[in-house]
Amino acid sequence: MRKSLPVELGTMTSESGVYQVGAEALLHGEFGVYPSKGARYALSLTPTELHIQRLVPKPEDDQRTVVPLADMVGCHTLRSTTSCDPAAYFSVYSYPLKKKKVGMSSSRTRQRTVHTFCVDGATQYAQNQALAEKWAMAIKCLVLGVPITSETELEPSLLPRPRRLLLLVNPFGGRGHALQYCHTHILPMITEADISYNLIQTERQNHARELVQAINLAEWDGIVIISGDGLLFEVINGLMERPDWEKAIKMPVGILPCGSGNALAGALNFNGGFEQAMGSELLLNCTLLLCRSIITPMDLVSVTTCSGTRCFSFLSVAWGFVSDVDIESEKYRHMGSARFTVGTMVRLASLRTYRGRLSYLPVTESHLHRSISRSITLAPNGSLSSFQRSPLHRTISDMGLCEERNVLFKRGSSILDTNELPSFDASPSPSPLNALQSSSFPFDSVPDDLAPQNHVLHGVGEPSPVRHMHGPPDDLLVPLSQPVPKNWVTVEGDFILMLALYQSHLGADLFTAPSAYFNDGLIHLFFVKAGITRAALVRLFLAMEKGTHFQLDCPHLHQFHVRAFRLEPLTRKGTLTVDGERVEYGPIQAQIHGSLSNLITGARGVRSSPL
Ligand SMILES: Nc1ncnc2c1ncn2[C@@H]1O[C@H](COP(=O)(O)OP(=O)(O)OP(=O)(O)O)[C@@H](O)[C@H]1O
Repeated sequence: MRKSLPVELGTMTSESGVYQVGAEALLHGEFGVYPSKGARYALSLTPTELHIQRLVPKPEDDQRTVVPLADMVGCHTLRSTTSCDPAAYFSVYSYPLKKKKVGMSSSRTRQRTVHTFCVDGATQYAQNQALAEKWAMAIKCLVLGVPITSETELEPSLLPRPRRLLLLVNPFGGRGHALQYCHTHILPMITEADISYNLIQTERQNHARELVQAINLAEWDGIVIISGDGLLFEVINGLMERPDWEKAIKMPVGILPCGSGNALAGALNFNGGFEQAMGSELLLNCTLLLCRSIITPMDLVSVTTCSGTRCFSFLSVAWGFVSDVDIESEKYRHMGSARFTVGTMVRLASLRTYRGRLSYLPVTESHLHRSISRSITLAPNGSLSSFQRSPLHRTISDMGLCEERNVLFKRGSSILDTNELPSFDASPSPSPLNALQSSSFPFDSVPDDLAPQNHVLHGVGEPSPVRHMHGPPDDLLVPLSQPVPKNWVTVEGDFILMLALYQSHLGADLFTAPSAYFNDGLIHLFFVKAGITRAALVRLFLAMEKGTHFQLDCPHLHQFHVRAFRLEPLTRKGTLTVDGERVEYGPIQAQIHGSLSNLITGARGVRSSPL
């Protein structure tokens, strides 16, 4: 029986800080590095870190480099191109957060870092290669959450086969940089994580919806959206339109944020334990999470509009201020996430009230407790099992669709040095809203530019295709033509906004429902009643960035945990959105379906605060 190797307690420098260590070492060894300058290093791998201590020419006093597992995406073994070199090599790929100077100020960015070690203790290449493989396997197991101890026999069978992901890129999402980010950020990282992929550019609205209706589910371990929340809405609804929807909707879905709102990415980032982030930092955090194979069940909400059209929503239903800003700010799309700040200011300048009747089914105390325990106990179960499927036989190109498969970044044949990722603008959303001060003002009436919508919007000039939506029955709802059940609560009056949210974030920097969790079984229903001042509304949205808006004790803001709701707008004109997409205006109702789908979260996460 092998003994556990203790790592000495001491101070170590990591790429992002100083650590005290004292954990069990899984592996220990002494290696050279590449490129070689004669230096030798002692390596210790613990369940959470790789410790690197220089030995020769001289140990650096009490200073070791620590690469946290949380920053690693993978490890590859390499062979020298010089045939007489018996050494084997392994490269550890990590993306630590580093400070970066931008003009006078500094920002944080993840920087690709490669540590390449030379295994040269034996005279035969085969022996050196076996040791390099052992290290690579241990690191991959840790990254993928495969449990190992210092006594585990490290064999290839420990690792699941590489995942196969279908990547759907909307080249026009957000500021239109999604393809560029694929090439500079996403594909290099997922290649290092041994994920194989097919990448398809969406060519029009609803293209993604049609694609996922036609795919062979057995060929994929997950569908990942490289765009904003709107494209994921299409994918989820495309899966629900399949005759085999019950199986299809269990296909893990993921998102790499290249849109403008990026609400789900904000929730994933928060769940992953990262600080609130935007732009490239958010994208790299989410890609890092994608490299881990943890999935978590996710609730979906079935939404029925006045024509009887049913769709499935993973994020929100909005009416009033929020949906107005979302739709009206489309014209500022080139600004990225700043479009919402500008849209908010414009809408604040002529704030509207909407008359309506909001009814909801409150969550009972017992259901609330069930929801909390379910969300905590189910989250860790999303493990590797769903990624262990039969091999792919066919690629998307066989289906006559455009494909770019691993052609952009071919790695593994050469030894790589530390590189820095090219940076791109982080689309900060400054808050010029601070400048607005007002205590009272007259509300504008609803203008004519918001014409009533009589159909679900499918895009300008595009005929509405006939769709057949499946899904579980809405057992909590009665038809819109009938009054709501007696155990529902109804509020009638003038509203500034109504928002039904089921994720923690409404945008990457809008921490609107801090207690929400992917499968908490709850709709977090918010509304703001008329009478609130502009200044108070501004304060609410500013506080929302940190999730402290409830601490303001605003008497106009109300929140309830519900399982179903119905909204009957009594104002003739207005905008309703589902997951940020405009839907027909009129009475609308919805109910939650707990854990209906699966989301690639990459982290087990814990609820940040009690409900
Ligand atoms: N090639 C394309 N051309 C035009 N529209 C497209 C194309 N591909 C997808 N779309 C549509 O673009 C819409 C917006 O995309 P998406 O929501 O992903 O980005 P976004 O609106 O910038 O981000 P967010 O939803 O986070 O604000 C979606 O409804 C999708 O159907």
